[in-house]
Amino acid sequence: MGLEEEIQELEDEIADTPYNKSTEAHIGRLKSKLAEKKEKLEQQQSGSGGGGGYGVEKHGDATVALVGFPSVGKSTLLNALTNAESETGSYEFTTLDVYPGMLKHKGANIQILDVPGLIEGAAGGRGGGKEVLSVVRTADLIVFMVSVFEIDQYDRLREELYKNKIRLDTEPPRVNIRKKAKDGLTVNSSVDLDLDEETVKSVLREHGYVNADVTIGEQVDLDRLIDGVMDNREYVPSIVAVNKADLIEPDYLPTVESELEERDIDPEEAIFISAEEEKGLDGLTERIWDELGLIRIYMDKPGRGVDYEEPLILREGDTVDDACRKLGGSFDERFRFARVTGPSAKHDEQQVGRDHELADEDVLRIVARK
Ligand SMILES: Nc1nc2c(ncn2[C@@H]2O[C@H](COP(=O)(O)OP(=O)(O)OP(=O)(O)O)[C@@H](O)[C@H]2O)c(=O)[nH]1
Repeated sequence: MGLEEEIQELEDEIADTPYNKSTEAHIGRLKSKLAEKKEKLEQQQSGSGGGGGYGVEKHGDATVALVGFPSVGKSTLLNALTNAESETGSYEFTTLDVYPGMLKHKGANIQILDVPGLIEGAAGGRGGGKEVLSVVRTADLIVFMVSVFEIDQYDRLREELYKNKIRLDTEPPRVNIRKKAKDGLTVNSSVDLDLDEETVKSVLREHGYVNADVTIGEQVDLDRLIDGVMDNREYVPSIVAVNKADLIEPDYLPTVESELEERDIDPEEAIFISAEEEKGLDGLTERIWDELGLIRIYMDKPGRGVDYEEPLILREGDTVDDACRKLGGSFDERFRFARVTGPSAKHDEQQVGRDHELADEDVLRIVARK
């Protein structure tokens, strides 16, 4: 029996087995087997197709993947938001069906990738689908683009990404596995787990663990437990842009809103745009900025004053140390202390060390050894 048939059999058996306490461990084993076999199949497929990193280079301060069905208006949006047309040629995406553009906002360079081949090619690795997915996996944010008349496409898009190990709008599961030399499997949990200990152990055994301490820090179901054990899923935030809003009459809007609500998308959170008429694009850009969690740091350079034009772009939570690293050069070794003025500082010119957490629109001066 080939791998594909084995996968099909496992999927059938999982679908046919009712889920309850007495079948839980069994289903856990089946799902684990399934996950391992899918992994193997994928390795075989990428092995024959060259595989590897596909040479997709990240440019700019952050990367956003634009994901949607054909003809929803992705390229129209990309052209409206970015300098795509003028710079397309300078990127190394030759064999890939991916079109990059650079969105400049608040001094940051945000790379936007139009990945048109996702739906046509992705299932089962046909054409460039797998390669396109590897691009989506490395994005910092996914923008789902649907048209006002086809909100249901959202389901297919999410499903396609899920199948390809992309987990949306969620943090990695708090499952920690520490291998040891002997004494079998031990399960520790800081919450009162719904899953039986025996189920957790059978899942682990199925993934090849014989001796290990497992710590679980949240209420996980089987799928999330397996995600935690497999440890090769990408966790990416997403937003929804509803395009062609220019085409709807006001009395159709409630229909669109209820279609969104059916899919757990708050209509207030979805961004209605018209790529063609360039409406709603400022709102979309602002949301992209917020979701990426970028912050602007204005560097105060000795003798040159504060540079408000080209801020250093960092992430929320980043520290002075991260700033030094991004600045490059020899700042790292020569660092003595820094002075910060702005939202993260207690007072102007506060003297801080490397571990000081910066905030949007801080002014930072690094004092370095000669
Ligand atoms: N009315 C209206 N038409 C739009 C809008 N955005 C795009 N279109 C039209 O929809 C069609 C498809 O737009 P594209 O930008 O080529 O769509 P795409 O998603 O890039 O499609 P593929 O290239 O097939 O992947 C074009 O005829 C656009 O002019 C919009 O906001 N409103």
